[in-house]
Order: sequence, then C-alpha cells, then structure tokens
Amino acid sequence: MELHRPVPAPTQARPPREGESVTSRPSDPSSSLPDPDPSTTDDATVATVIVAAGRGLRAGGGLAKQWRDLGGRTVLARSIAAFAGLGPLCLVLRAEEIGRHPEIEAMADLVVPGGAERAHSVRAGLEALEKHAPLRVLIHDAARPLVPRETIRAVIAALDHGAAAAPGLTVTDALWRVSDNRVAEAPSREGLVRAQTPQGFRFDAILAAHRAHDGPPAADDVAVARAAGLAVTVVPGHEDNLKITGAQDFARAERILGCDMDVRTGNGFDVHAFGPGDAVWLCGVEIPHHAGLAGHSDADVGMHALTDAIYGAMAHGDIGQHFPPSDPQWKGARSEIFLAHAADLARVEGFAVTHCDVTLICERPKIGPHAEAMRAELARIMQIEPGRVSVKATTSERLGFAGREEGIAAMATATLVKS
Ligand SMILES: Nc1ccn([C@@H]2O[C@H](COP(=O)(O)OP(=O)(O)OP(=O)(O)O)[C@@H](O)[C@H]2O)c(=O)n1
Ligand SMILES: C[C@](O)(CO)[C@H](O)COP(=O)(O)O
Repeated sequence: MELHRPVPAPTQARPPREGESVTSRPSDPSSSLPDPDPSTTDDATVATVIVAAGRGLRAGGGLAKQWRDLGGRTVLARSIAAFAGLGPLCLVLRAEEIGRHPEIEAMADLVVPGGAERAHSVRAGLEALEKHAPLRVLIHDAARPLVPRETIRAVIAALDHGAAAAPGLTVTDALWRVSDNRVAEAPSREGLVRAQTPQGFRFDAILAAHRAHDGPPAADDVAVARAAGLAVTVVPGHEDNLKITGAQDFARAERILGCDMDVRTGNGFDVHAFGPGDAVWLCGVEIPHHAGLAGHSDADVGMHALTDAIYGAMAHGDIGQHFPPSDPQWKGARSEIFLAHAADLARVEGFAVTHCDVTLICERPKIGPHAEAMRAELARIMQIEPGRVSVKATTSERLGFAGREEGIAAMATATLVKS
C-alpha cells in the first residue's frame, strides 16, 4: 500500500451529546449510528474508493477499459477527477498494474491491490481507508468516468439522513426475458430502477457489512449493505453516468463528452468602391451617405464577407461560385439572398452557425449607431440568435483606399458546429 499525498486528519463519528436521543430501529443497524455532526459533514469527511481492478473483458480491445483513452484522458483519470476536493481517495488496481501509471496513482491518496471479484476489490479499499476513519465513504466504479457532480452531491446529502444511499434510474423501456432469441416473458418494470455508482455509506457500517458478508460475492455494495440490514436510500441517477461495459460504450461516452463535434471556422473578406448614390447597404441596413457602393448586387460588403466566411467553413467555395456576377439575374440583387443561401446550406449539411464576427473598415459612415440593427438583421437572415452575431468597425487611420474614402472593406469569421 502506498501513500501519495497528505490526507485530512482522521474524522471520528462523535458520540451522542448528553441528553441527546439516538433513535434505533432494530431492522436497520445504521440507525444506531449517531446523526452526523453538521460541523463534520463537510466534503473532507467523505472518503472515496474507486475500484479499477477489473479486466474489462466485455469491452475487448486488449487494454483494460479503465486505461483506455476517452476524449484525451484515460477513463480512470476522468473517474478520479470527478471526486476532486473530497476527502481521502483510495484507488484499487490489479496488483500487477501498481506502479505502471505513476501520473494516475498520484491523483490518489492510497493505492491498493484489488481481488478477483469487484466485492474483493471494494473490501481492500475500505480496509485501507480504515486508519483514516472517515465518517462516510463513496464507492465508485472506475468504469463510470462521466459521473456528474450533482449525482455525487445527491448521494452525500442523502447520507445526512441514513446509512446508505445510491443513485438509480427509473426503467422506462418494457422488459423482456428472452430465450433462443424469442421473447419468453415480459416481466413488470414497476418499481425497478437501474443501479449506478457512487454508492455511499457511513464508513463503519459498510466496512462491517463487507467483513460480515459471506456466500457468493455481491454484484454491488448496496447488496452487501442490504444483507447487513442497512436501509438504502435511492437518489436520482443520471443518464450520462453510464458504465462502460461493451465496446460500443466508448462511442456513447464520446458523444456525451461532445468529442464527436465537428467545429469549423471560415473567414471572408470583401471590398466595394464608392460610386454614385446617396446611401450604402451595410450588413442589411441602409445608411444615408454622400455616396453609394458600386457592385453587381446591392454591394453590401459586410454581408458578402460573412457569406463567404460561412461557405469557407464548409469548404463550399465563395459567393461568386454560387451566384456568378456574369448571371444577369443577380444584378442589383439583395445580398440577403446570398447570406440566407449560405446559412440554409449549413443547416442542410447539419451545421449550426454558432458565432460570427464582422468587421467593417471605413472612415465613414460611422457604424456604431447602426451596429445593433445590423446584428439583428444578420441574425434574422441566418435564423440564429442576435447574441451569436457580432458587428464592429474600425478606420484604417486614413491610410490606404479605405482611409482615402475610396471604398469600404469588410472581413468576417464564422464558426459552424455539427454535433
Ligand atoms: N475484480 C474486480 C472486478 C471489477 N472491478 C471494477 O469494478 C468496476 C465495475 O466492474 P465491471 O464493469 O464488471 O468491470 P470489469 O470486471 O473490468 O469488466 P468485465 O466484466 O467486462 O471483465 C470496474 O471499474 C472494475 O474495474 C474491480 O475493481 N475488481
Ligand atoms: C456496481 C454496478 O456498477 C451497479 O450497477 C455494477 O453492478 C457493476 O458492474 P457489473 O457489470 O455488475 O460487474
């Protein structure tokens, strides 16, 4: 057994105060425990055992599932990290694997060898924690790397009122018993829940229960607790808290983590020269000006840059390819048609435009007073929220064609996400 980092000072369950009654239900040995003292029920008094001594045979793939990568971190590192900030954490590994992954072991306070069955591994972890005398303990499968913090908190909170608590998920599908690939029976799902971990206990009660347990090894610690007469409270589990069991569960976990997201960025740039006229169209807003912008369409330079950014993110060419200037039907066209086309194409390909940012480069007209209207108009055309659209402007310090007020330039970026 190795000790890697200092653990909090042992926390003892306090004896009842003078005159304080301790209610006791004969069928529930847990109720003979004193109520937890609020002053000691902070997270530091909750120890954790993470059992990672399995072989992961059902998941296949050679390497045991707890050592495999899941979105850039091992499954085991994710499971340990989920319990950060609580009390001492004991990691249970197969004896021959101890010392092979120092960076993972360093995340734990104690590392101990497990046994042939999960129950043996849990027992080894509990025995190792005894000297730290935690008030409560959480026992968690390394194979459940995506356990949400809210699930952990719900289990800990339930231990304020009882000796044992565990997360469960209501069974929502009908159940079948199958024989020879045929439905032989449809058992009732009434009152059934799917058991998850972490399963939480008053430490002394579960250690005693494991020591007393005989017969075939139990599937989980709730079974051990119940065999010892402990009442177990069920708190809401979470669909994300899947147990990686078969090979297909890695893909499911990656989907939950969002690892399969396709994130694209595109940029666009456009310039239009000033010409005759008394207004310019910029980002869908008409602004009175002493000149117009020259172009085949309405010459909305900002909207063109943004449209090209969206096409660029999808690697679908540019406006010129989709709406050739040589085609007379686009003469004088509203640029709204181009932007709506690019946004529709993105939707058809499964992308959401999650953000875009347009910068107009000109001395005049002043853009600030119109920026909000431009954001609203671009958002309307793309059918996204205005909060995802940014419009800003800069001068070029009177340098170059924009500085000499010969024309207006615009640049844009667009971020597209497919999940
Ligand atoms: N002797 C064992 C068996 C299992 N476990 C742990 O208990 C958890 C739940 O077990 P399971 O999903 O069944 O894991 P494996 O036993 O590794 O999988 P398999 O049955 O497919 O070999 C896992 O984190 C596993 O590492 C353990 O610590 N010691
Ligand atoms: C403890 C457990 O995660 C509860 O659902 C589960 O029983 C352990 O996995 P196994 O496949 O039963 O070994």
